[in-house]
Amino acid sequence: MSEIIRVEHLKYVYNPGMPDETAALDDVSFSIEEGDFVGIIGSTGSGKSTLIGHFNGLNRPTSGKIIVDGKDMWAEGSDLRSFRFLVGLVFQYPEYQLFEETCAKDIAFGPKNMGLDDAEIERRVKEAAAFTGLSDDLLQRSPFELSGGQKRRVAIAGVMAMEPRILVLDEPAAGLDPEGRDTILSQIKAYHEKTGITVVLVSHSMEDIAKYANRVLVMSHAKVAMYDTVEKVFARAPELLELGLSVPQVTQIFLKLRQKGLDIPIDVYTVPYAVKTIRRLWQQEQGKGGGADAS
Ligand SMILES: Nc1ncnc2c1ncn2[C@@H]1O[C@H](COP(=O)(O)OP(=O)(O)OP(=O)(O)O)[C@@H](O)[C@H]1O
Repeated sequence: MSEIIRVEHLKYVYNPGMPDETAALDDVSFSIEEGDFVGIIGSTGSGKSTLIGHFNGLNRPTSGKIIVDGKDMWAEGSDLRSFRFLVGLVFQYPEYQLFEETCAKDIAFGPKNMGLDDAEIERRVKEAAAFTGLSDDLLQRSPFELSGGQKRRVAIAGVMAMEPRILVLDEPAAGLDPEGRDTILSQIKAYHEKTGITVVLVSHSMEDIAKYANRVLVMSHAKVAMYDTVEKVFARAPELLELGLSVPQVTQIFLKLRQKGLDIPIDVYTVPYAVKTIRRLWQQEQGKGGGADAS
């Protein structure tokens, strides 16, 4: 795998020199490998949205560097437009930006702007609609007639249709009911698996990140607090709780049992993994005392 994004000593200050000056990012450095699915989590105001706004040049660093696909985004003579095609950014509540008379036209808007021919635009609209589960009938309807979840999927399809090498999503499931959340996040996961493109997903939910991402970046007070595989980050569950992040219930139960003196791992974040772990521990225990089958 090769590196697709590198962030070097990134600092970003809102309203510099004003009484309400805020350092939203302070000496942030990390890199993302091409093909990774990175979840970004952190408490409110920790700098997540400000950070991802740097990936396609929406925010310009106060200092530090953003290197995408080996190119320094803000180097002299750099072509910002090329970075905007390379990195597809889905904002929070992207459905507010829908404006065309049909969903198909809305999805085609980005590819059209890229100067692609009609056949290629049509192919991309169809493919993006398939990734987001939008039927042909729905494509011909006005986005304003759709449900919240459907509108959200149209907006995401519009970014997918630009075929970015990196798809960045800011809370794509925010405000949706549990079924809508699962639909959208599973579709993003399937898209990642099918295309192999890099996905960066900001979420408030540790549960979602554990389920969909393979690496986790934890932000706290404008800095990177942790950046590692899902397993390694969950193994630091007590620190996550100290940072004010809610970890999955199953992790909390294991944590409590460990605090009570049981020698058990805490890198447990899914129910199937927890069941497997309990079964293994049970079998070990039975083995000590003569052995019985726990299944
Ligand atoms: N346009 C702005 N002007 C001034 N300060 C801002 C602006 N946008 C964000 N901030 C401040 O910068 C800091 C980081 O904000 P940011 O939105 O990046 O955090 P976040 O982790 O994405 O938060 P949330 O989870 O609430 O979306 C916060 O202190 C916030 O108040």
